[in-house]
Amino acid sequence: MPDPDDATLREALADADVYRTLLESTRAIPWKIDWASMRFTYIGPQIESLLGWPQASWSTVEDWAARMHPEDRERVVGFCVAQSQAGVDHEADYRAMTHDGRYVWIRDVVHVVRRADGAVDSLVGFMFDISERKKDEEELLRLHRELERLSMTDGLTGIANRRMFDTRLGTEWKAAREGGKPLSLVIVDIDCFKQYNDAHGHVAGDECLTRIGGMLQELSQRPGDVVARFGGEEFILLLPGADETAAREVAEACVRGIARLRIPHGGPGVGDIVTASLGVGTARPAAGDTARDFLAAVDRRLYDAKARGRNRIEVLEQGHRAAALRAPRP
Ligand SMILES: Nc1nc2c(ncn2[C@@H]2O[C@H](COP(=O)(O)OP(=O)(O)OP(=O)(O)O)[C@@H](O)[C@H]2O)c(=O)[nH]1
Repeated sequence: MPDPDDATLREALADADVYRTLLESTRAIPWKIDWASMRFTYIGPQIESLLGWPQASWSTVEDWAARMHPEDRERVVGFCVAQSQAGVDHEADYRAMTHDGRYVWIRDVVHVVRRADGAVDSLVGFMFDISERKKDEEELLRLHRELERLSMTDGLTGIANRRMFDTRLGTEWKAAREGGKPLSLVIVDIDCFKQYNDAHGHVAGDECLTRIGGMLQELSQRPGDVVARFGGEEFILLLPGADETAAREVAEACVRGIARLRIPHGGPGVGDIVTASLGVGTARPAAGDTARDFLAAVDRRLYDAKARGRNRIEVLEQGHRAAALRAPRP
């Protein structure tokens, strides 16, 4: 008669073999760490084909931490230790270093095993190679950023578009009001651009806009400034922190910059080279003032510059600001 204990043992061993075979044939890498000694009591042999480090070289949690990207180490080790101490199952993504110095994105899924008295006995888990997923995520993020950039960029000139300007004006208006700082606008509108298109063609018109947009962009030196295409042949400069003097200087630099480009215009009733009319204004926003009214007031100054013969700068007078903010466009 066979001993029933022998049979049970044989069965258990056969089961253990089955489990081990199963564990070692998955793409996920199983491991176990004894909590008291912080040593690996098991790690699947697949680790060697994934990271290149021999199975036997994984002795302690220090080996695990040392083979992690330095930028991930503190965050991941701190998180995993805290979660394990609290007895909470968790997962962490990090870059594991391969034997030949490359990095592989790993997701470690950790289960905390407790003893009957509730104390932590060991940690068991699986390491998953998530490099492909990370690559997809990074590509998605890159595309998202690119889309965001494109949605804020003018397709023709490559400078900021109206949407970007509107967004930044809102933010800067609020900051100026809260910080008690000035904020200036310079609107630049090319003179007689319809005639330019008529005389030189639309493609040359596009080229002219691109050159002027690029020049204005180069002219803006301060990091907070925004140079945007405001409409067809209109550009706008948002100058946070700039007072009346600074705004006027920027406007004069715009005029000089356009003259320096010496883009031939010509034709009946227009000058030899392309010029622009500018509206300039400075606000020190108070409660109740709106960016929209300020923008409209500066736009009215631009309208005045056109009405007074073009190729000139008209400035929103400080003393008349309140009235000007409320005046309708002529
Ligand atoms: N080439 C080109 N032309 C554009 C573009 N956007 C707007 N325009 C042209 O810009 C011209 C603007 O004409 P108007 O608004 O009459 O202004 P203007 O001829 O510049 O006259 P003033 O502003 O009064 O000096 C129109 O002919 C538009 O077709 C563009 O992207 N490319």
